[in-house]
Amino acid sequence: MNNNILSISNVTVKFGGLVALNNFHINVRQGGISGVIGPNGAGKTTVFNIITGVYRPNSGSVKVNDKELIGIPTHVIAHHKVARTFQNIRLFANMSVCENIMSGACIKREGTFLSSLFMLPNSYKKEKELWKKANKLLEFCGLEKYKDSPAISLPYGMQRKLEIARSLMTDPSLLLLDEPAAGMNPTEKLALQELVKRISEQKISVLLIEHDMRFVMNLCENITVLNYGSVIAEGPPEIIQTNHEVIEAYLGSDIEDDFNIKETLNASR
Ligand SMILES: Nc1ncnc2c1ncn2[C@@H]1O[C@H](COP(=O)(O)OP(=O)(O)OP(=O)(O)O)[C@@H](O)[C@H]1O
Repeated sequence: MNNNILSISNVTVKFGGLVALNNFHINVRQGGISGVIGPNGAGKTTVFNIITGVYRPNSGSVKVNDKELIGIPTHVIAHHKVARTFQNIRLFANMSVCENIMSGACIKREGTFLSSLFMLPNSYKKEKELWKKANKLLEFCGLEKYKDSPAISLPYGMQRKLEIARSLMTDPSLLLLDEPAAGMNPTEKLALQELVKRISEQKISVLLIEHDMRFVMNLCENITVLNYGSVIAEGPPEIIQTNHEVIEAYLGSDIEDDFNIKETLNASR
């Protein structure tokens, strides 16, 4: 058993003639926070999709806790303590914040359909435990005051936090965050940064995709940079910030999203 919760090696993913990932590799340390960055279309979300079984790679290996995940269906992978959030928020809009968090526990519900339907003692006890846990997560994520509000009524930044709270209901060992800071203002980003740190302090490893370079550089101990599906750099923030190929990859991009990245990279030179 090594020290890595996630080990991906030699992964290639092709969509027809397009190579979305080319011989991709990454290791994430137990309890560590790592990041995947790269211009739009570089292959970042594809990385999450191969970890969670949405796509099956053409070749390579994806191991979580030394267990090979390739070929395992998505719902089974969730039982391997891998949880994720999405680039586009996916909440139950009209359900309350607390109910949304509870919905994350569906894979943890035990017992039969009938025991749930008639709320038999075991089922009632389990349900009560889950409510207790959801309330703890509300507090942990700073969402208490929204507890009974419909998810749709929350400010955007809080909806992103709610997605994280819901994913924590599954007790993950590895949490995948897809652009968690997107659409947040600077204050919300700082609060999210603190939350991600506190999550990793609970011995939950985090792998995040993010366009906000300041956010990534502040949080991640290790960063993998993708460009056109290939890893062009990897290492700690101070190495990445000064890597010539990384700067070229971003400066070569016209996408407005990358504007902040250019500024940050220029400032660090
Ligand atoms: N299901 C699919 N079918 C065909 N092409 C796909 C599919 N999924 C992704 N791609 C292509 O693979 C490449 C990598 O996509 P991916 O979504 O992983 O990029 P990304 O780095 O996450 O981009 P962004 O920052 O814009 O979210 C893109 O060219 C994309 O169009």
